[in-house]
Amino acid sequence: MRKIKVAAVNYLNTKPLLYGFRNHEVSKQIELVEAYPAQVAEWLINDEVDVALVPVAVIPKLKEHHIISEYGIGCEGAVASVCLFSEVPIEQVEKVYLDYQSRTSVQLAKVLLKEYWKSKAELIEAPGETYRNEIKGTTAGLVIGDRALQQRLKSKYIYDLGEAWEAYTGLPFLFAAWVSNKSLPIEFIRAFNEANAIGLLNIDTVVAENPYDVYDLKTYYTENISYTLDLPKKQALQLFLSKLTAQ
Ligand SMILES: C=C(O[C@@H]1C=C(C(=O)O)C=C[C@H]1O)C(=O)O
Repeated sequence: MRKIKVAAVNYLNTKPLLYGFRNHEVSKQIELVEAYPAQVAEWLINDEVDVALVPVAVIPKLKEHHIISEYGIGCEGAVASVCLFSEVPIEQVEKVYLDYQSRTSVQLAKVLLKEYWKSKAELIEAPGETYRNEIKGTTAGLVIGDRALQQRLKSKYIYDLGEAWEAYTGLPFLFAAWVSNKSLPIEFIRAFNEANAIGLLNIDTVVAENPYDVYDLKTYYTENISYTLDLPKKQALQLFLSKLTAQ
């Protein structure tokens, strides 16, 4: 049988989900590729992979989609790695660069800037990594992933989008889910979920395997990122997607 192509996000936050794949039988059935979220989304939309940990904002762009896992990348309050960074308070921000690596957080930032912060700032799609040098004066930037954990050490003001979404809606949030663009065998889905769960039961080992002095990964994996795709996160997903179509 041909291998099932799986794409995952290559940030530190996916390490607990991927940890279990190494020693699990399911690894023999898959070919794993990794990239930043916007690239991963592109692959799933173009059918270059069968399953991907995709930004949920692209779900409406898929001709067919199946959420195949009870795990994903979410948060219940502060997420730490999806933030608007600036040198001035948000009321004074005039321009916001949006991270080219993101699909979900870009849309989340648009929703929150408009509805929660009532900001009239100009929004600019960042063309590449150098935009982070432009985060100064009245220009802010949305940064996600490991780069956001680094940016936390540089910027004076940090507006955490997980925290703002919770303050605005009272709900957790779901950034990414494991989605397939075709039906897959039920035994594969069972094994895939089993593999995802292993790292979550071994967080201390995952932390020990990934030395990182920028941010405390134990806190990140246990207090910031929330990996279960539970009912409140599904409700949050529905609300978020309905806001995108209304925009
Ligand atoms: C919490 C995060 O969630 C990520 C944010 C995504 C996005 O904005 O499109 C996509 C995948 C997630 O890995 C993060 O990477 O910091």
